[in-house]
Amino acid sequence: MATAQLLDGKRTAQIIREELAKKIEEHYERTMLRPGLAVVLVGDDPASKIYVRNKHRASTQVGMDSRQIILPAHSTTSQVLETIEMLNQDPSIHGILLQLPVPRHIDAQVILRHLDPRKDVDGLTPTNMGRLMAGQSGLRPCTPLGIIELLDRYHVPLEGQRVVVIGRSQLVGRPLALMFVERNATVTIVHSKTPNAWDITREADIVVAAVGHAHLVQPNWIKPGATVIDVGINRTESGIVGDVDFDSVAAMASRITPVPGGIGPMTIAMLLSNTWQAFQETVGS
Ligand SMILES: Nc1nc2c(c(=O)[nH]1)N[C@@H](CN(C=O)c1ccc(C(=O)N[C@@H](CCC(=O)O)C(=O)O)cc1)CN2
Repeated sequence: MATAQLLDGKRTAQIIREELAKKIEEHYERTMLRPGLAVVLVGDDPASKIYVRNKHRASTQVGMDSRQIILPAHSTTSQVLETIEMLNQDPSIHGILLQLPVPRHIDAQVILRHLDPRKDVDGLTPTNMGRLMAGQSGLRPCTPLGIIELLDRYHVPLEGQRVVVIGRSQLVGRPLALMFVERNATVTIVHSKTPNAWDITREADIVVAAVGHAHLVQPNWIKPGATVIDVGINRTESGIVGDVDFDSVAAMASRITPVPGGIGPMTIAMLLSNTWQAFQETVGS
């Protein structure tokens, strides 16, 4: 049985990180300046702690100055806002990220409204979301950006392609749909209230699953030869699995991303790339 080409996010992310490290070193030799990234974590969610540690390691490895700010779970929205305000004013910090999710009593939207859009390396402030909606340039959310970058690096055509995005989250589904539209694809979003979503995904040239439901996408959801992107990270007894039933869908698809080693590493690579962009826009190239 034919099997799909693997779109290797881990390898691609490594290449992007090496490219960035070179640019940062050259810039540093000329200016003695380095991009500074601050990651704010509120509370002690175990997965978030790992992601924040990985972001710290990745940003340090490419030559950025990395700051981790860990606030206790009982912090109030105003206490988190004070931290964001301090980072907004700090000229050595070019990128700020609020690790999500935050504890329930904290209003992430209020915090994002106060984050300087020039330092919003997650692309989640209303200003950067509005720019995306209006088709203007700006910092884009890391996971959707990583998906588009991975498809580009594998020369997967987007223009005129029918794309179905499964999931409508602020972090992935909604911005990703707009980013595919920017690239002249024809886009549909399906979600938990869509009846018979598989009838719609089966029409697509590219299917992106971003719902957080282990093995939701089965071969009968996929047109033979489609490209399948799996954003899901679901922790099960047998380890981390995606939203796509990998083995059976790989037999139908022409290209597929693995979990782990697909979109996750691309998310971190795009955070570094956005920080580099924010740095250049502030200090010049
Ligand atoms: N402020 C943000 N919060 C969150 C984001 C985000 O983009 N911005 N995304 C996710 C978590 N996330 C980054 O923050 C993230 C998740 C997973 C990975 C990753 O590399 N995963 C590995 C496997 C992970 C494991 O072994 O635990 C993989 O897929 O290969 C990177 C980043 C929610 N919060």
